[in-house]
Parts: sequence; C-alpha cells; structure tokens
Amino acid sequence: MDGTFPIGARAVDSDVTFLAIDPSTDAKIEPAFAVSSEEDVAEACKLAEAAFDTFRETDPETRAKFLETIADEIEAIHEPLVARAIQESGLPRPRLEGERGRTTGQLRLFAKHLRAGTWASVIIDEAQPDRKPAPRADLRQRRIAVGPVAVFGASNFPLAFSVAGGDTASALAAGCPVVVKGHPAHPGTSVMVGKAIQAAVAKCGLPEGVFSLVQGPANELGAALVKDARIKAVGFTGSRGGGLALVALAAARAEPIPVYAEMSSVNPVILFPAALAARGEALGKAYVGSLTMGSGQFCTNPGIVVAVDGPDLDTFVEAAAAALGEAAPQVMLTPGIHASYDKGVAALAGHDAVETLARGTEAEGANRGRAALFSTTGKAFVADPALSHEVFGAASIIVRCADLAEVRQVLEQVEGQLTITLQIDEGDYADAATLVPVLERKAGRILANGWPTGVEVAPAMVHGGPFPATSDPRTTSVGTAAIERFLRPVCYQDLPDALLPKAVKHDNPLGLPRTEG
Ligand SMILES: NC(=O)C1=CN([C@@H]2O[C@H](COP(=O)(O)OP(=O)(O)OC[C@H]3O[C@@H](n4cnc5c(N)ncnc54)[C@H](OP(=O)(O)O)[C@@H]3O)[C@@H](O)[C@H]2O)C=CC1
Ligand SMILES: O=C(O)CCC(=O)C(=O)O
Repeated sequence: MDGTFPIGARAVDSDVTFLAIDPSTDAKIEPAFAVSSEEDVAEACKLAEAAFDTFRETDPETRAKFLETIADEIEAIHEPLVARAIQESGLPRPRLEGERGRTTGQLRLFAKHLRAGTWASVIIDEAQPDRKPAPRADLRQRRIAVGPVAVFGASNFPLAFSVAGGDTASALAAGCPVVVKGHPAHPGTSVMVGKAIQAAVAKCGLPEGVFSLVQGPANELGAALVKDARIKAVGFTGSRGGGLALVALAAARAEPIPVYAEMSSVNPVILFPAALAARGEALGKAYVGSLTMGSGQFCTNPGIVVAVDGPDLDTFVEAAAAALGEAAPQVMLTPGIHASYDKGVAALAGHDAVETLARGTEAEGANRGRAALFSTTGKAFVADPALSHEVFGAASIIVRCADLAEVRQVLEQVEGQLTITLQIDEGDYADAATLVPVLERKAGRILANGWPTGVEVAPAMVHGGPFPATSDPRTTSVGTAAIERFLRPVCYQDLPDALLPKAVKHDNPLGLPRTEG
C-alpha cells in the first residue's frame, strides 16, 4: 500500500502526511498518508460535476454492473483489507469479516434494485385531448440523480458505513458521482477501498469523476467539501456536533443543500411486565450481550432500559449486573472516542440520582473501554434531560418507573431515536398498544423481542429517525430505500418523444415499471 489517495483516475501524493494510530497500543502505523488539500477537494468536485450528466444517464444495467464490479474488487483484497481495518480500528476479525460481507452484499443488493426499476418511480399520465372542460397535457414523471454527493466515512464502521458503505452505494446507484471524505481513524482502509472503486470505474469505462477520495486529520477539509457549490447533498454518520456543524455549513451556502446526518441515539428498550415475569434473567443476559458488542460502539446500542419497578425487574437487573461485571474490556476505536466515553461514564457515576450497578472487568492496555451499568428512577430521568444523552460505548442506564404512565412520560422525554425495542409477551399487548403512537413519533424502527444492534440491509429497513437520531427523518441510510434521498422528481409535459429520456419514452425502451395515471 502506498500513501496516495484517488482523485478521479489519478493517485495523488503530498509532502504533508499523517499516520494512522493502532488504538490497541497507541502506536503509529506506517505508511504515511498524503493529506488532501483544499485544491484536491476542488479538483474532485470539478471532476464529479463533469462526470454527472454522463453518469446519471447510464442505463440502470450499467450502474448495476458497476456496483457489482466494486464488490468484486473489494472481495479481491479481502485479506489485506481486513488485516488493515483490524489494525486501524481495534475491532475484532469476525466483526470486520462480517462487515466486509455486509459491504459487498449491500452493493449487490443495490445492483438488484437498479434492475428492478421501481426506484425510478415512472408515472405516465397520458394526454387527454378530448377532456372537458379542458384537455389534459401529456405528463411523464421520473426521478433523476440530484448531483455530486459528499460522503463522510464513519469511524465505527470502517467498511459498511465508510468509503464504499451505504451512502456511497445508494448515491452511486442513484447516478450521483461521489466524493468521500475518509475518516482519519482508518486512512489505510479508506485508501484500499477507494482504489478498489477507482479500479471499478476504469473497468466499467465510466467517467473518472464518478468517484474520488479526500482525507486528512483536520475538519477544514470536510467543511471545504460541504461548501463546494458543485456538491448537491451530503451523507454523514458520526457525532451530533459534527453532524450539526455540517448541517449549518450546508444551510449557509448560497445554494443550501440537504445533509443526511445520522448522529446520536440511545435506543430505548421497554421491558413489559409479562415478559419480565417470564424471562427476566434471560433478558438481562441478552441485553448485556447487545450492549457490550463491539465495545458498544454502535449507534443502535441499547443505552436506556425502561420498566415498571418490582421484583421481576430486580431479577433482570441482577442478571444484567452479573453479566456486565464479567464483561472484558475491549479496545475502542480512537483515543478521542475512548476519552469521551470515560468522561460520559464519570458524569453518570457522579450524578446524584444515579446508582452504579456494575462495571466491566478492570481495563488493561491502551483505549480499553470498561462497560458500565447504571440505574435511576423515572422521576429523576424526567427531571434531568442530560440523563437521556448518548454515551458512545458500552454504557447503559436502567430507568425504574412507578407505573406505565411514568414509562410513557420517560418515552415522551427522550429525543428522536433510530430504534425503540419492546420486550413483550401476549399479556403485554394491551399495554404496549397504548404506547405505539408514542413509539412511532419517536423512532425510525420499532422492534419486538430482539435487540437493536445489527441492522438488516433489506428493502423494508429504516435506519433513520427524528432528530437527533438524524438530521432528516424522511429517509433511511440502510436498505434500498436509501436511494431515494439522492433522487428528485422531474415532470416532462408534452415533450416530443424525440426529446424524452429513455425512462419515460412512449415505447419504454428500458422496460421500467410504470404507474399509469
Ligand atoms: N451515533 C453514532 O452513530 C456515532 C457517534 N459517534 C460519536 O462521535 C464521537 C467522535 O467520533 P467520530 O467518529 O470521530 O465522529 P465525528 O463526528 O467527530 O467525525 C466524523 C467525521 O466528520 C468530520 N467532522 C466532524 N466535525 C466536523 C466539522 N465541524 N466540520 C467538518 N467536518 C467535521 C470528521 O473529520 P475530522 O475528524 O477531520 O474532524 C470526521 O471525518 C464519538 O465519541 C461518539 O460520541 C461516532 C460514531 C458513530
Ligand atoms: O447496528 C448496526 O448494524 C448499524 C449501526 C450503525 O449504523 C452505526 O453504529 O453507525
């Protein structure tokens, strides 16, 4: 691996470089990576704009083959890629192998979606020249790509939410050229995947500006990308502060653009009485499994458990505390993320209304996250909004409520969420039904008798939700519906067939499904 990054068809170098850090030791790792300049950002955006009209009008089959070629290129570097991602993220091999599979799987799923054609949402309202009192014009609607898209790689998913992750896959599927701002925590992983995409662009004979990668350790780079007038939408996964900064930059542009930022979520889990009575102990153990997976570094991590107080909740709490007390420390993604986890845990531990129920085993070595379990009362939770804020890592708080009305109050208090989970048995259905309207207002995904971590990449998936889970609750970042955020409708009124794009021509040469009005 060399330290250059791909801009269009070029490998760009620089005298200014930075090194990745192995979070398991805090040691710097070779090679040095070129830091992209603002000129590189401008060049990437210029190439993306130049590629746009050609790329967006490629046939769906061409883009499907392109996505499959990217998947092939990534598979071809599987072993060195996974090895580098382990070094840069501290995540364990099985997790990264699974994530590699999820990444290529989602590229192939978008290829299938492109071939199905429903994404183009073609609607044909044939002319009605004899309609009284006025004739109707011929109206044809399809959706087109919005323009070049900026994608910010996430630190916690170096493959599936990074350079060739969900945002890149959905934007390319839509026909949008992509400029990725790689996360500085995993520059080697980003460059390897970036070069795989660059190779796929060349193999498929596409314009070079379809893909570029910029990276460096300063956030001015990402700011320059969002401010570039040629960028028409932004995809982001990360902190609330980072996401909001990008939203503000995008809104302040002469031409404001949408930012699809996935930010913070505490993913409440509600334990209902019959489920608690039937399997409190098993639920306690399973909860800790979901909480501590990947050192808790999932935006879907179960950060809050809400239940009516009583002996069955005690059983759950005892089982959870015992399991968490045995949880071994795990390497966190970066020194910064580890430090902010420790700070968040210390704030909860020092809170007057919070009891520390258990801590994971003692941490040894650099950046080890020690799991933490807390409890509080419904009243205290409602009184202090700070108790509902995300602590990114394996920390969670159990909220003991006096009754179902207080459970509802707690849910009304929490901000927008990616997920809300119900642990229910049949005897709980009547109570749970009364909460469903609150759950729908609060979350993008409501699940029963499972755990929120581990998002299925599927057409019906919603990985989104009201603020601050995301900056725009109308879409999803996972699943084929994610393509919709990078498309916009255009209506062609009475255009002669010769001028119509293939998608809406009278003889439907692309064979796209149509809704007839
Ligand atoms: N809920 C979730 O899914 C996640 C939450 N987090 C939270 O984020 C914290 C930090 O983690 P990290 O992953 O680095 O997330 P950040 O939000 O800090 O960074 C993500 C990306 O956005 C860029 N960025 C951040 N702020 C700005 C800005 N003001 N202007 C331009 N670009 C910006 C960063 O660039 P640069 O690094 O160069 O500044 C990086 O490329 C964690 O401790 C955790 O609290 C993290 C990951 C996922
Ligand atoms: O739980 C998952 O699989 C996805 C989590 C996620 O989107 C994130 O942590 O950023």
